[in-house]
Amino acid sequence: MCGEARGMTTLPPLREVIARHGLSASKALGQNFLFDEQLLDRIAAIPGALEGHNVLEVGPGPGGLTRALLRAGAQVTAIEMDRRCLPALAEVEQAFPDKLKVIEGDAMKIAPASLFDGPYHVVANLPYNVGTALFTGWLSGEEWPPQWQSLTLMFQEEVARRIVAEANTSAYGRLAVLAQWRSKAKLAMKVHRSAFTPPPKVMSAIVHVTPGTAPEGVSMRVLERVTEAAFGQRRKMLRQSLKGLPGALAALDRLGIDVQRRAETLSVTEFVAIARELTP
Ligand SMILES: C[S@@+](CC[C@H](N)C(=O)[O-])C[C@H]1O[C@@H](n2cnc3c(N)ncnc32)[C@H](O)[C@@H]1O
Repeated sequence: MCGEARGMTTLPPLREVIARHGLSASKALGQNFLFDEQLLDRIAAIPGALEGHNVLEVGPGPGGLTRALLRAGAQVTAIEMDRRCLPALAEVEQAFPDKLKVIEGDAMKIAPASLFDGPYHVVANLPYNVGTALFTGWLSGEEWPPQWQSLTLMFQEEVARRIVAEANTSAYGRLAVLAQWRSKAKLAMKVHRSAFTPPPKVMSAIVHVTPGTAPEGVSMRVLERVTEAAFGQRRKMLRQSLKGLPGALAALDRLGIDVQRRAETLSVTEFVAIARELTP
């Protein structure tokens, strides 16, 4: 089906929109645009059926992914800080009446809870630094399960691999533990650098995260302190890296975890067990 048939008017191709609105990609804003509609439809399908679901899109730019989300039937709220993109997004709004709300602003300063009454999915193709900061924020919330139902986020492939990494690999670290201790994180799709305009220097990959069950009796802050200490000196034995954390070595002893092991050999479950021992 021609997606925009859902809307009232037909939208022009994205390249034409970019040219007409003079949207040259801004390096400072980390702009690398996607134009391939089939690829965009595949990305919009990652969260599952979106018909009638709320979606928060961060960084819509000229609206390629936004269109795909709308074609999938989502109710989209999009936050974009580059006001040059707003006229192009207004055209998308017109083509999909009452389906798209665009908010001009910095996603780092807007609490998503203020935008939705109920659950929502997050989909974003963001600059690396902003994406990682928002991602860790969404994963670190006190409320669990969180209000978001899934996160579908584009990262540099190297960062995506760190998020889904397993123990005993060089990519495994704090990000993997944070993403996996009460969520399921998987690599949903690799995206070749040539798919973007302009192409970034490195390959990208999309990570899909859904909330799982939070282990009982574990404080997020304590878990963070344990992983920070352990991976802060990842080449050192736990005896050394955790010695500054009160009670940690005794906790390892109680759990039967050898103090000669290094951080990257501990499974997420073992980190959770240590954090539980140290949670007041
Ligand atoms: C990599 S581009 C992706 C554009 C579009 N989603 C696509 O896939 O073609 C990132 C977009 O995020 C926007 N952006 C960057 N930082 C932002 C922030 N802090 N808040 C909201 N949008 C931001 C940029 O202006 C840009 O439009």
